[in-house]
Amino acid sequence: MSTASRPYYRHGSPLSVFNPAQGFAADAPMMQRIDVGDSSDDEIPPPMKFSALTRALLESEEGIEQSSPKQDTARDYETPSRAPQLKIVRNNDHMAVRPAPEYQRQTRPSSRTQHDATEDQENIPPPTFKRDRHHDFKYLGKPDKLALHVKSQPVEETPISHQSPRRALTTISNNTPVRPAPPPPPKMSVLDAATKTAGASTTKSKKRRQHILINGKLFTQMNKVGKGGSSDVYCVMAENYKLFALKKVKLEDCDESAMRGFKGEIDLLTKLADVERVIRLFDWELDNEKQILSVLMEKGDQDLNRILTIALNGTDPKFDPVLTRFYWKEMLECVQAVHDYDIVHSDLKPANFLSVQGKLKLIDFGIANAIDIAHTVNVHRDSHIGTPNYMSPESILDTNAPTPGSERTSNNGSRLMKIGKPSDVWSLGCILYQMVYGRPPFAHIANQISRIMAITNSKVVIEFPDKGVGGVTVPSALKGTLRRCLQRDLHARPTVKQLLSLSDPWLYPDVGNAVAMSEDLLAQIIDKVVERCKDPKRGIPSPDEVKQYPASFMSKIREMVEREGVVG
Ligand SMILES: Nc1ncnc2c1ncn2[C@@H]1O[C@H](COP(=O)(O)OP(=O)(O)OP(=O)(O)O)[C@@H](O)[C@H]1O
Repeated sequence: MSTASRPYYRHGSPLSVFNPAQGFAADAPMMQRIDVGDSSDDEIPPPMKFSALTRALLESEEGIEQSSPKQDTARDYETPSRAPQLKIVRNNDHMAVRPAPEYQRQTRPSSRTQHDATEDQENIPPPTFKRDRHHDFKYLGKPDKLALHVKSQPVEETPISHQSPRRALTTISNNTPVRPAPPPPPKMSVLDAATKTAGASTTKSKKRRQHILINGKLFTQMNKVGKGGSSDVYCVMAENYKLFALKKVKLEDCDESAMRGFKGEIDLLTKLADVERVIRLFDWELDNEKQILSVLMEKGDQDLNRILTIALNGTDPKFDPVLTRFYWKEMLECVQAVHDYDIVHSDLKPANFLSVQGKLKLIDFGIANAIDIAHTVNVHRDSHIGTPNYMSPESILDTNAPTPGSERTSNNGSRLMKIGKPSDVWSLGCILYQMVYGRPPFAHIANQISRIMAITNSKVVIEFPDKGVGGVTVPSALKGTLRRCLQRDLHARPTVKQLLSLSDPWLYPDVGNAVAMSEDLLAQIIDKVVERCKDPKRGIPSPDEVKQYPASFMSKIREMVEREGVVG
């Protein structure tokens, strides 16, 4: 047999993975165990089909000649090269079995730069799937009839015994990286262990949802949304997932006057159920046993007190005329809605205006009441009166001067006040003042008694500075509105209707004939008139001419505003 002849393998043949340059030892165990019969291994092609003659020749050691391995170390290890020729000799004829290219496997170059892209880390199959073909074949075994017995250089035997039984596929768990076990939980004291809640089911009892029945309807109590002097207000969810506000009033500590107030509130809210600017009452229930009054209402987003607190306590608070005008109009709309029903709220303060989807609505009619024919009402004030910041002088005077046996004291001794719609206007003026100057008009007086005295004392002058919060100039129309609302003479105050009218210069500065006038512009107008009078040719203007001056100047000013956007 010629040593010059080389083995010749079909492309993709399991035999082709062996480097013929290394040669084959006829008795090498590796070669004897080649198995091509297991189709479950995806990269193993089906066994070669040989004719009977070829098989006979293959089984005969004499039938195969192998060419001497070519010493071609310069070739790139991945360069496709023509497979060594396996020649089958028969009757001195050389029959070539199909020539096939083979990827010659050589020692990998040590230099990284010589690597082909396919050798990049990302292209290398993950360790689980990486396998050594030599080993695979060994495990699977090779049918004897296909064993090649080629006299060649011996190859190193793999340390894995070919006698070892075929291994089952490894479990997934064996493929996951081994992580160190988590540290044991810290040791607890006996008391901790006894009192600690465990597991997901042990939610803190505080957060446990409470279910409430109101007149047979089930609600889930959510978070608390507000707190009043005598009540807590919660967000509750109905079975249809709609949200409501539930005001829970504890009645156990309430006196008769307070009870009357709560009853009055429910009566008024029922009466005003269709008034859009009043928070809607849906239902109420009195639990005599627990002494709790539950009032189910439309739910608001946040009250005006919170809105103002955020606006006035930010990093760089500034009086904002646009925002102020918006909320001023919203408040007027609310109060007008109840005044239309001849109801005086009598406890107007930022916390009692609730923003509901961008619109303000009135809440807390605890001391509100319907007024009588004399346009005033006896209002019961109990000990729950909080800050006097927004209270009108007339309400304080009456509250402060209860003389036993006087007609202004109720039978049970609670304080009575005769107040009317102007009292609400004073309170509105106080809220507007707070939006402009950052505090209600008398809030700077720390002592509560001194403050109350100042409100009622007409000699204490209320200041209206030119600059509001953040040094922003206060429009004079706004100052005019403030002055008119905060008059101690209740009869001199404007009505809410007047404050809302289109002729109000603060609410509607651009409506009608009004134009903003700067000092500079006024000086220009006076100059023009003086120049005209000085003109010797034209002489002093006639009375008819003077009559036309206002209309003429006004139209020129409007033109100027339209053209330049400013006056002056
Ligand atoms: N319907 C509602 N939706 C959302 N929040 C509300 C609602 N009603 C009241 N609140 C919140 O709860 C707070 C207290 O409510 P309310 O003024 O009605 O209680 P009160 O006990 O009558 O208070 P006060 O002591 O001022 O009379 C409100 O300032 C508001 O923030």
